Amino acid sequence: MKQGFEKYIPFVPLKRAHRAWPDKELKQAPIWCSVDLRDGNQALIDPMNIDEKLEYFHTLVDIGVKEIEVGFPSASEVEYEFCRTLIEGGHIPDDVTIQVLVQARPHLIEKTFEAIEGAKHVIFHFYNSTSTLQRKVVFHTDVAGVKKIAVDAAEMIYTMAQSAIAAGMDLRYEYSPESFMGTEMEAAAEICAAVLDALHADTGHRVILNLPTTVENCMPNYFADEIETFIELLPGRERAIISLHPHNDRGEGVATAELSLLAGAERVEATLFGNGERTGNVDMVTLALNLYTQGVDPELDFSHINRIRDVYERCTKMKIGPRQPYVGELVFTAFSGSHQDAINKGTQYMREQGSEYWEIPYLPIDPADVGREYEPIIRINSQSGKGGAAFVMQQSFGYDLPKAMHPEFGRIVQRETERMGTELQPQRIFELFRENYIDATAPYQLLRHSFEEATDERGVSRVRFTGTLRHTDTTFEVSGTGNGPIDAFFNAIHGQKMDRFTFVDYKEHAVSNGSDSMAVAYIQLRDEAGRDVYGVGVDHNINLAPLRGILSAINRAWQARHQG
Ligand SMILES: CC(=O)SCCNC(=O)CCNC(=O)[C@H](O)C(C)(C)COP(=O)(O)OP(=O)(O)OC[C@H]1O[C@@H](n2cnc3c(N)ncnc32)[C@H](O)[C@@H]1OP(=O)(O)O
Ligand SMILES: CC(C)C(=O)C(=O)O
Repeated sequence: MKQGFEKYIPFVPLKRAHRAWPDKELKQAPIWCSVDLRDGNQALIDPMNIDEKLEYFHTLVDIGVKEIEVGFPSASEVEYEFCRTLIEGGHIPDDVTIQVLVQARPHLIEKTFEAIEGAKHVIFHFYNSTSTLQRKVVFHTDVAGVKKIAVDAAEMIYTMAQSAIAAGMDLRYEYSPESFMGTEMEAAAEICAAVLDALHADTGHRVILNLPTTVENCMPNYFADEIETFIELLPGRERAIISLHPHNDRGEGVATAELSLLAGAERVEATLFGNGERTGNVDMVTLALNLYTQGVDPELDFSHINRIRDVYERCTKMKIGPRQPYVGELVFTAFSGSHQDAINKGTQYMREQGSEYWEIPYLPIDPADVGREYEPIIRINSQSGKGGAAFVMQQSFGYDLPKAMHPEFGRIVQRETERMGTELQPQRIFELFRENYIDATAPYQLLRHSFEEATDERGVSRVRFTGTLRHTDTTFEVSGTGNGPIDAFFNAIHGQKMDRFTFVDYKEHAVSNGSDSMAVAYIQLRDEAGRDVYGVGVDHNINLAPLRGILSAINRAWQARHQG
């Protein structure tokens, strides 16, 4: 960029001698209000039609949102009709309050009252901008002028509300000094106090004062200072519910909401996945799940986040990015080796220790808690390491490779990712495993075998192995005795060219493939030069799987010697 930054007016932080919010903690969920169907909707290329709004409304209800701004009924036919459809169609559960927005203008207020007729619980939300900038360029007035706009509207709304209340409506009021973040705090408190008076607010009839960052213009800590200052300056603070309505122009909407809750706010207006004007409103999902991962009940249900994402994408025609917190396609996926290693170890730790806490590095939330347990946590590309390949073998196929084998198999996988230049799917990783270990059946092959078990006069059990082996075109008989099948087999091949190895280690477990269960044996042998070689045998017979594993190791050593 060349020049130009000089033309911007920097935000001037408040001077505060003392601030309480930095020492506070978030211990409970705020009152949530969804503004998806209003602020979110007014920012779409194609605003939602009635059917889409209805589906979205029911999704919000299912999530557990109890206050839902359903639209701006005086703005258009669709907005008005949607409000009527909700009320007349009986779509609003008894414990849900609908909220409607209107400018502080008489004809629009009248139309809005018509739109809510017959509703049980309503928040009547009106606004006018109070900021220095909008006073100057939009309203051409001073603080007294914007205060008068607000108070006139409040008085009119209060008067009109009385007949609705008398008819049984539970009607509450909300006032937004729009562009609050650009308003002097003394002016904001003075205007809001006058609105509270005009609405006859008291502790039994608290009015929602909604303090928006209509356009986010400062760092979250500065805004939290504004909230704390405003609350101190507001006469009769206990008559108000302090609400936030953060936007995200600087990408700090979530932080702004969190710090401002510390500063004394009690309610947050937000949208799913942060849809809304320009860069969006603050994201309700992120705010709620941030609380959840700090051990606080968010009082919203995101246990099927993918379903919610589908509704969102269908109704808004917006796409959720792969890195979007908690919901993006890639947010639970590790491609890089050290992350995979730690996830693998964390998973193993949790399995072995049965820890009651979530203690897996690089995963701030259990994917199962948002219904994403069936998606791959670890995906393999050229940035991946041995732990990743082992994790895929375990998670996708049930093969629990011994740790000593991880480096060798990791190298095999790494070579393939480099050759392909792309991500390897789990199936390809299994194929590499099969090609390299299970299918290492040449040159030595076991054609026939039998085991006999006998107990000697001292009661010691001995196993005798007899079998036929093939080496390319030659077949030969072998037999031997040992204290178990592996020992007997090793003794049987003693004296053959295959006996240049010592037995180092062995591990066996069952793998089930649907109704079929197989034994898999991992064998570690050491050759005369001290090099370790691994083999894997798979068979229905648990005595045979290790023998196949031994032959796999011997064949792999032979292949390495003869084929390089
Ligand atoms: C920050 C926010 O998101 S606020 C919500 C914004 N959402 C929307 O605007 C969506 C729905 N709005 C609409 O459809 C239209 O704006 C309507 C139907 C509400 C009003 O339409 P119109 O009257 O034709 O136009 P418009 O909104 O431009 O009105 C501008 C006039 O209202 C005044 N005005 C704007 N907002 C307010 C307000 N909140 N309170 C009082 N007066 C206001 C302006 O100063 C201007 O006055 P002027 O004519 O004397 O210059
Ligand atoms: C109406 C108000 C709350 C608004 O949408 C905003 O300031 O962003």
